Amino acid sequence: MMRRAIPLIRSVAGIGARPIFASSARGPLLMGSTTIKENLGMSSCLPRLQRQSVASMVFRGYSTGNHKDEKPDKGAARRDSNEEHNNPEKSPENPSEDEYVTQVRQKLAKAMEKAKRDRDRDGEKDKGNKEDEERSFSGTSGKKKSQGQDSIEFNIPPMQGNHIIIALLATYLVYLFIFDRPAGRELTWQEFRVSLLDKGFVERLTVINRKLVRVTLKSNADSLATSSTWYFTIGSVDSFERNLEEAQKELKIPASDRIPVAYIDEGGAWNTILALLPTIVVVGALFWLNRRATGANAPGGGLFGVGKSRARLFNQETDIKIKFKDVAGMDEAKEEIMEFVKFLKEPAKYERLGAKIPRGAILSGPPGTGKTLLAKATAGEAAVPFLSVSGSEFVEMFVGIGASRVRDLFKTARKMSPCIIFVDEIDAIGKARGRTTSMGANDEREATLNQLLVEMDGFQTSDHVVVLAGTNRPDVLDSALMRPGRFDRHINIDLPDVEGRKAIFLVHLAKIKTFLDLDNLSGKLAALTAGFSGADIANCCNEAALIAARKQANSVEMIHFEAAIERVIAGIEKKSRVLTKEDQRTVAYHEAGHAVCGWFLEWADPLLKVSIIPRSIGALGYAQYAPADNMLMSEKQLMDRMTMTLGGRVSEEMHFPTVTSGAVDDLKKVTRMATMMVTQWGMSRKVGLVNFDQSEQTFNKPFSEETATIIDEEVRRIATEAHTRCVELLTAKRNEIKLIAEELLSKEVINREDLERLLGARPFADRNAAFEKYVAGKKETSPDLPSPPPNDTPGAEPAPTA
Ligand SMILES: Nc1ncnc2c1ncn2[C@@H]1O[C@H](COP(=O)(O)OP(=O)(O)OP(=O)(O)O)[C@@H](O)[C@H]1O
Repeated sequence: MMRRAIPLIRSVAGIGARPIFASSARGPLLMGSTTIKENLGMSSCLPRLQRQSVASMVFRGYSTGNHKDEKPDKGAARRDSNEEHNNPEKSPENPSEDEYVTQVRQKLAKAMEKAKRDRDRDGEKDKGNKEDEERSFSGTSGKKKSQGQDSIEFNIPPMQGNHIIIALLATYLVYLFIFDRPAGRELTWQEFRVSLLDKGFVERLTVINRKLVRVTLKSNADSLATSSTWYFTIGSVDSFERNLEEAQKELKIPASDRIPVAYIDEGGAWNTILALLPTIVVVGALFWLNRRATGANAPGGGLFGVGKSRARLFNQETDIKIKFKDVAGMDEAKEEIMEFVKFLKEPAKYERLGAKIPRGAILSGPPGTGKTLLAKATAGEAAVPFLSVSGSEFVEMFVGIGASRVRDLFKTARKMSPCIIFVDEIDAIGKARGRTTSMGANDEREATLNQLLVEMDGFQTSDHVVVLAGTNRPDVLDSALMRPGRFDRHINIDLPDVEGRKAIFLVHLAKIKTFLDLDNLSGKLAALTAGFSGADIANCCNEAALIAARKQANSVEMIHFEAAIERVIAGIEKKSRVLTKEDQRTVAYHEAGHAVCGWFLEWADPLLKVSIIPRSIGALGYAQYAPADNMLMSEKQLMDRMTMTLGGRVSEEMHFPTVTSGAVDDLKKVTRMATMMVTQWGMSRKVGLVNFDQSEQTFNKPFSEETATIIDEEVRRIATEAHTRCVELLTAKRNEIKLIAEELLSKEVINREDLERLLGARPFADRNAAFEKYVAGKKETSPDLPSPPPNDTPGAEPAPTA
């Protein structure tokens, strides 16, 4: 073979033009770690030496120092070297250069000796340990590494759960930092070329896993070189093949003698496992956490307890003292819900006859009407546990948590059976699916709703769990919730009428200290609080007691209740807000305008009080009416109400050179009423008998552009008509306005008696039976019987329509 035939010195000379020191300088090739630095230092202090000769000396030095089968010429070289070392003053022909070379040789010899000693010591150690592999791992810093390895102790504690994950991660890191190194010593490409390839030492190359090349040397290679396994890293197989090809061309190696290259994959299965290890660890960790979160034995509701239901448990023995007698009014609702109570008390009575009890009921109605109270009273009557949860507590950022909480809630309820679950504000999760327009945000809500539907289907009537749900928006609920077998019953709880309010007042007045006749008091208060919910009434009674206490009263009087009602309606008085004289006059004339309209318009609500004391809700003055609990509003009533609402603005127009922004709320009300008349109640002949439902937020209007224009015109027409009527009325009653306004400026608040004194008796009957009975102190009159209108007031004329 051509390579073998190349003498050592020639092969070194053959690379004379190549920067071998440059390559040596980047990394020690065939030397132990201690020799590296010495050689590096040496290279820099040998500027005048032929590089190839130094290289040859390095190789020669190694070869003589380590090979047992020394060749005669190499042995001679070592003897020379030793001789030179022992006789430094032996002078060559060119003393300075020779001396220099001698020094270098001495240094070299020392380095080689040291390297030999290191190697021998390593070898003995390794033999003792029977761990040949480890010696190879140590590479150029073998000594340090083998020392380090001696001291490594793996103290593995008993593993469980997260310990296993930590151990797997640690294993992987160890693999990355230690075991992902092949056995042997590493070279650079240049080092490989200069020291092995160019010298013809290379027998064959093995590309391992497409990133490492293991070098197999010929038997004739330098003994130092053959004493270890060499490898170098490649960027890519292509560039390696290209470089090798070029190098062999340069070395003029014929095609038939080219170095064979083999390609293998080593440690396939193990490598694959290790490569997949991070993924396995992460997936495993997630799986483990998930099991903890959702598993049957999940502690505390799973991961951080997020999947646990937040329902509050009220126990009948401790918390639920509420009975049906505490829930005033709503007799029909109580009757309907009584069926659930009877079932929970005596289920056998129903089951014996094959009757299935309804699974649940939806209680709908405005806020504060007593839905929760009714549900609690049901639990109190049936003497069963009551689990109360709000629909919004199911809604979370992450999909699945809500569903998990629903599951948990029903699981708990079944354990406590018989029991009542009450889901307040069920519209938070029960909205019709696909109805809202927000993208992606519905997944969690829908998943929760689906789970609720599944749970309600899933439990048997024998579970004796009843689900009650409260909502203010039954119209937006998913129809699947309302079908028989789920929420079978729909119980509507409306704002209480006057009798309902009276009953609720009686319930709450029972806790208040007052010497007034409760029946009369509750009736009077009920008449004054049209539109109040049960919660408002409870608040009003409490406020009255607070006001009485503040005023150091012994018992709560009517005056305290009136103040409390005013406070609930308009907020607290803001005496600190001082108006200028001019502003006060404007407010007084504005309110006087409303008052006169309310007094002289037939269909207007009874006027109770007028005030120009600023209130915390932002009003600078207000007029209080006592509207009847009307189920229906006639066109005439609507027109009179709009006329009365515009009374303030018209009075400003009449008495001041300019109008103010004080009518903003009035204008809003008028616009809303007029729009409802046109688009909802079919009270515009031009638009016709149509109803455009705009209750839901939709992007598209349910009418054409042309209809929109007509609607705008009609709304404006109605508002203008109301304004015209108001101007006519107030122009005729200019003096009355002045009387009221001046009284207001002097007293700040005037009541119904003051109004009667200033304006005379109201020319129309108050169309509020309860008001007449309890407040006005008159005999009950039928609201259906209108009194004959006097001819001199515009309010007497029928309201004009389109
Ligand atoms: N019919 C009633 N009889 C007695 N008190 C009532 C009645 N309705 C409401 N209340 C009072 O109002 C309070 C609030 O009522 P509740 O919470 O039941 O209203 P809700 O309809 O559930 O309100 P929301 O829709 O805002 O949840 C009750 O605690 C009670 O004091």
